[in-house]
Amino acid sequence: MLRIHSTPLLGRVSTLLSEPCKKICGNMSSGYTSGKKLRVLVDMDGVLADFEGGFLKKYRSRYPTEPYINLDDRRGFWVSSQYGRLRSDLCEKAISIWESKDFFIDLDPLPGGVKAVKEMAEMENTDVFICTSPIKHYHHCPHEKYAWVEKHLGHEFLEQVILTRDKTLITGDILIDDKPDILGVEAKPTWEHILFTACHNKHLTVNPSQRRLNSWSDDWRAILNSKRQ
Ligand SMILES: O=c1ccn([C@@H]2O[C@H](COP(=O)(O)O)[C@@H](O)[C@H]2O)c(=O)[nH]1
Ligand SMILES: [Mg+2]
Repeated sequence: MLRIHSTPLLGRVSTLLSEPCKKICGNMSSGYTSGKKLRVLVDMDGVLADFEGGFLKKYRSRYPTEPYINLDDRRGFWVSSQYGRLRSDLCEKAISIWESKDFFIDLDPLPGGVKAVKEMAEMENTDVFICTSPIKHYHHCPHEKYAWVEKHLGHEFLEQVILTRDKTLITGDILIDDKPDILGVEAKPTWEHILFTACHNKHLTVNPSQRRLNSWSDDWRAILNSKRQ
């Protein structure tokens, strides 16, 4: 294994490395030595990828005679719970949709998200990571989440993907996420949770100290700047 001990050596070694290796070494040198970079964690489903829209389209196509919930009537993060309240067997039918092959890769990007993340990644003193929770039915989801990132953000962005079921363990300054309650083993995560508005959370009255990003047309740059020292 190639060990890199200092930045000057890193510069020389870097000239001998292939492009992907240079990118990795670039991240190592900037991330570990400056300590000043803003670290932004961006969720995927409901923030970059249209999980709710993709779900409804596939659910209605697979179960055309079953009742469904319009996006305007969605309440609560868990789609399966609301379908289960509509009729108990619909919970499993809902789950069958996102457990199917091609569900995650087929999700459309939400307006402005890909452009915003690409711009963020180009900003000085800013590291951006895609922080997303895979479902436990792992046959398709983890693979397709990587494939989605490659398709919409590019191959180099695969370096920035974090798959975790517990986002409280990940350190960062900001987490942009549509889930209202992000809980895990770490009681005091390092990040500030910016609630990304989605059909299921837009009616929620949240704690006044919690900031929202209403869409990618909203001023995400101001939110990032507010966290810079
Ligand atoms: O009813 C539901 C709705 C969504 N999911 C899954 O939860 C995760 C959400 O991931 P985030 O990183 O918080 O966006 C996603 O994998 C959905 O498929 C669910 O299990 N049940
Ligand atoms: Mg989400």
